[in-house]
Amino acid sequence: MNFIQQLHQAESLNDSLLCVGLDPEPAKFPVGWKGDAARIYDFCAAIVDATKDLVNAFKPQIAYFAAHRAEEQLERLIAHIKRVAPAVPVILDAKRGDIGSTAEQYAREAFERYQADAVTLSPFMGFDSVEPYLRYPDKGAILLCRTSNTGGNDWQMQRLADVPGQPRLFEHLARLAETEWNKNGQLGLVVGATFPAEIARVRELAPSLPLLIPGVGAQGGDAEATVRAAGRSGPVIVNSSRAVLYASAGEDFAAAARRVAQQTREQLNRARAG
Ligand SMILES: O=C(O)c1cc(=O)[nH]c(=O)n1[C@@H]1O[C@H](COP(=O)(O)O)[C@@H](O)[C@H]1O
Repeated sequence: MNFIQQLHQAESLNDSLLCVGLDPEPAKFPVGWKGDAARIYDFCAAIVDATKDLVNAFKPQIAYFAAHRAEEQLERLIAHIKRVAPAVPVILDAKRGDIGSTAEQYAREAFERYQADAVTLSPFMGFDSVEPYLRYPDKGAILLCRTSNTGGNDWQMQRLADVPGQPRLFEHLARLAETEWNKNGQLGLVVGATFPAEIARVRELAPSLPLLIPGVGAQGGDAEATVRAAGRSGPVIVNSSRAVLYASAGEDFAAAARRVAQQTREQLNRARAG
């Protein structure tokens, strides 16, 4: 089963558009584990166990593990997800982007070492920096397109004078990802929930692609506007990390995470139905 099929399966099994982002910060762990990087696996596994029937994907952010020398805990965590939630795809958020020979190593890291089902990539270095990931036919490659941060304006909103119609950079990328770059149907796009108008524009240009939409919850993106803008022509993955992970700093953190995940899933489903 490839990444797109996995997404469809998890969305219908769990009736969910919600992806829980796994961005562990030991300083925010519950009392008893606070500040203890050796608990990264335990913390994230508890979140996974509490939300695995509510999500269409999990998205671990590699920096939160690597910063604490916790790559081995990330390997164990992904293996845990595969064991307890085999239908839920894992998107490794690594935002890699480098020349082909180095990209081969990054692809190997994401798909062979960590066994991720998809990876986030920066497309800034062009198609030859993306191509090595596409040699893994069942895996997904999700390209940054219109990111949730304000600095995204610096590049992504600029117009390309040399391209017919002078599209903005993010529009040009969305069109390429839907068409000539998408050799085997493995590509997806990242579009921030903080910019619903651009989500709608990306959906227009890339009707079939999975859209990974971070920015609801802690970044204040509008969950309902996001789902309406993303439409129903392709898969939608709405990520929330901190709002779920740190819903409570007490011993009830996993139950609190479940409550927030449940509320967010329902909010997204209402918007989809409405
Ligand atoms: O690729 C991403 O996941 C991503 C892209 C983007 O434009 N904005 C963005 O916030 N992210 C990631 O999505 C997560 C958002 O976390 P919260 O703001 O805590 O929900 C973080 O892991 C970010 O690195």
